[in-house]
Amino acid sequence: DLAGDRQALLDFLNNITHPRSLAWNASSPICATWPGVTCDRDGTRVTGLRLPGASLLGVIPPGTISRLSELQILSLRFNGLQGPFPIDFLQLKKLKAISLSNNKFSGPLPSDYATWKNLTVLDLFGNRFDGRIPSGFANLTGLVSLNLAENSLSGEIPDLDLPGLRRLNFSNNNLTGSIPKSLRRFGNSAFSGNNLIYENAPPPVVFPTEKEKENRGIYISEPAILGIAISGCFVIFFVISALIIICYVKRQRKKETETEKLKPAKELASKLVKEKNVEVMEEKIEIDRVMFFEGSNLAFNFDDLLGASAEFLGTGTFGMTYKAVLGDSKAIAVKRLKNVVVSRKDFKHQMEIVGNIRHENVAPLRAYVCSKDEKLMVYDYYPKKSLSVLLHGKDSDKGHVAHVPLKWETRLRFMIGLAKGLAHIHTEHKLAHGNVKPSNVFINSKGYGCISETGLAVLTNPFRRGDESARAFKRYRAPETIDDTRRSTPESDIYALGILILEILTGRSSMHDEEEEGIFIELVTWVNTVVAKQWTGEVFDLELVKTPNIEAKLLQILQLGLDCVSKTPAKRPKMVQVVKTLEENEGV
Ligand SMILES: Nc1ncnc2c1ncn2[C@@H]1O[C@H](COP(=O)(O)OP(=O)(O)OP(=O)(O)O)[C@@H](O)[C@H]1O
Repeated sequence: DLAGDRQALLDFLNNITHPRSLAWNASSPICATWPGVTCDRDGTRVTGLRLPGASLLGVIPPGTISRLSELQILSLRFNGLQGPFPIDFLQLKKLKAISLSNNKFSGPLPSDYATWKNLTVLDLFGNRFDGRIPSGFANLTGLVSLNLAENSLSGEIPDLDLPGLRRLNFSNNNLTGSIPKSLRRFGNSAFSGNNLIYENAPPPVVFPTEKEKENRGIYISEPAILGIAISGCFVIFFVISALIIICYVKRQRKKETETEKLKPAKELASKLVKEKNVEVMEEKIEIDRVMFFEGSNLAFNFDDLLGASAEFLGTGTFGMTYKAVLGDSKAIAVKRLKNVVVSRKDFKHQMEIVGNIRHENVAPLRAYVCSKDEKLMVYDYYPKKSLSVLLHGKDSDKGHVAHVPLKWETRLRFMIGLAKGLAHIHTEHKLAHGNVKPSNVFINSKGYGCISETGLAVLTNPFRRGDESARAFKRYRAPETIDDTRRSTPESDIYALGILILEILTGRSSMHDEEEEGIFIELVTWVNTVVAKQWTGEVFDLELVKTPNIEAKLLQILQLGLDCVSKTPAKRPKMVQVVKTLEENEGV
């Protein structure tokens, strides 16, 4: 019962080192007032214990938390907990999600998990666990997310047939052998930083569509090229002897094209302009279907773009993004759009509008392609990564990556830059952004936020497929635009900015269900609950609380964030007001 749960929690607290007070007052009701403790609807049992970053140190006292027999969510991430895996947690039969990530637990993992029938999330990222990955994980049939990255696990990976598993990260361990068939669907990045043998080398990233592949020949990986070349040699040996003269002529021609390819990209570009007599305008040039905007300093043609070997950065709401380096130009990010729902004419029209936006807080669109089969957009590549990576350590398709907590100044500059960029597109270009979210915010050369992907929302319909990224995207959408990306307004951008402000202040992701806690808790709901319970100080990221003289600033910006996420659009502040409030807090 609840009294038993209360005693279990007190026994836990009294037997663990915690330099920071947890404010669990023995005489107050635990469900309503104890930070980190949540109960079932009737308030009769404890169902959630979330103590992330609570400065808990040492070994978890056995037989304490394990007495919370109705516990569903247990999060102890970002503490200084150590010792072996708390084996008595396996008695918690109702557990849905457990995160022990970013602690110092060590030793082998238990072998039998048969009691965790309801478990959907197991996150042991960033500990010192060693030994093998137990094959007993196969018993976790409800598992959706499994993160064992950044440990010292060794040996071969067991075959884990878990059809419901959607996220997996085994990277940065000492694993050996090959990736079992059952887990290959997660891609090689889920296993990077080990000593594994990749049986099937990853297919290289190529831009051509299926149709173009047929026409052009497929872009093939190096080992495959070698294999084909060797077998091809035998055939060619016979063919050559018969067709030597034709071959000679062909080879001469090929040589010519190859020398041409080696010429600097810019020279090639001007040659193309001259030869093909393509359109040269005052502001932009078109080189073989690639439209460049003013000041892009780039020059390549469609074939260069399609043939470039590229690094896959991730799949988003509107398509896939690649990093490519072409000729002597600097790195670019190429976005390949899917589900474009507007005509080519309208697409081009929108590109012309977006491509002419030049503001230090808006990532410039450098070029685009609008062919029948391809809609590509070219941006500068931002090597410092997005706010999503820097704040949450979340990298599109790579999952969790190591990150250091951002300093207050950096966070504030992210917010100021972002708000200024949005204010610019709202007022000067009469555009709504429509897709404000952490993975679209980068740092500009002055260290301020800078928003990418302006104006894409009106071109595509991400809800056509109802895929995962589209669902994630909904969490940044104002209630009035939830079902249609094309109805975005400046007010809905302000709502999304509000969510980002709350994420930046709390250090929590708007989608902290999947990664950490197994059930969906909206950030806004969570912040409101904590604020309503009068423990406002608890919402802030621990990293921020350390900053001297910051409390008043944090409270003012928290209020700003909450105003931005008001359900009624008219009640949200105007973007200029947001910029003003944020800037007032800089350098004081
Ligand atoms: N110009 C860029 N420079 C560096 N990284 C980029 C750039 N553009 C996108 N990325 C990164 O590439 C990954 C995939 O981006 P993409 O925009 O396709 O998806 P997303 O941002 O997750 O979702 P959405 O499509 O809704 O914007 C993300 O991690 C994103 O931060």
